[in-house]
Amino acid sequence: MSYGGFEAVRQVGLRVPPRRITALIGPSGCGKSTVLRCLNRMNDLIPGARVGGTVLYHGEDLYTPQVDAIEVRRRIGMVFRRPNPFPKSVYDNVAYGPRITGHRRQDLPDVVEQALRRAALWEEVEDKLKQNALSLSGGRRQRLCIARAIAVRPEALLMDEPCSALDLIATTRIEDLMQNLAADYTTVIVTHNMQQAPRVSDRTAFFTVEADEHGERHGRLIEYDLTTKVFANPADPRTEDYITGRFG
Ligand SMILES: Nc1ncnc2c1ncn2[C@@H]1O[C@H](COP(=O)(O)OP(=O)(O)OP(=O)(O)O)[C@@H](O)[C@H]1O
Repeated sequence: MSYGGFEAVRQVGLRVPPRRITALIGPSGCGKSTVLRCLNRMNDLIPGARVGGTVLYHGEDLYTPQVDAIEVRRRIGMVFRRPNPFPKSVYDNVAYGPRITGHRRQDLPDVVEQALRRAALWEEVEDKLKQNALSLSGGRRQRLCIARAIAVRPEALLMDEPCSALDLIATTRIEDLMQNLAADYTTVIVTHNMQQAPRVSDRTAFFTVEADEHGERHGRLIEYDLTTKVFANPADPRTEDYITGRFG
């Protein structure tokens, strides 16, 4: 995966299990976010970004020309680091996707309510649906972004450090929600938090960043296994150094 001519991350082979949580961990700049964005063609939106290799989804390479990137992003939703609701009402944030994907107007209230319920937010906002989403607390805003993502009925969710801007209580709620959602949505998260990966994920991929013979630094996947294995008995000393805090 490169930006301009710079190969940011190389040699990545991962099989993401359905309806489980997979965590991508590693030091800053190792390419976690880059790899995450490859999985739903979000990198297409970055000028100069280029993906080599293949990303198979239900056996089909997401990067073949006949694949519609917008449909890919509907089926594989994304939640970002900073809760980024639109400067619109709570209702309109969640209704936005269903509206543009052609839901009937009369069905929207129900679709919005179901998505907010699924994101464990309904009870806190049912009397605030007309309020601007930006007036909500950070944790609620992030759950709103999750509701917005699931309102278009995706099959998978990508979350790029979804708790990094949240306090402990809000983080716990999002982690509980993630685990609950994983029953329905295959989930891949990027996390910097060394406790979060073992708390929430089934599998962990550890990346690091290393200089090549020309001194150019590239991210690469070092180890990918069950989270319990990666944290209790890592196969590679670089993984152990990172998770024990000796590096990164
Ligand atoms: N839009 C971009 N344009 C150019 N280079 C980029 C871009 N995004 C990321 N990179 C580079 O790609 C490499 C991997 O970045 P990436 O953000 O994927 O790493 P990361 O592991 O997610 O880091 P962090 O934890 O700091 O977010 C870095 O060298 C970074 O500078």
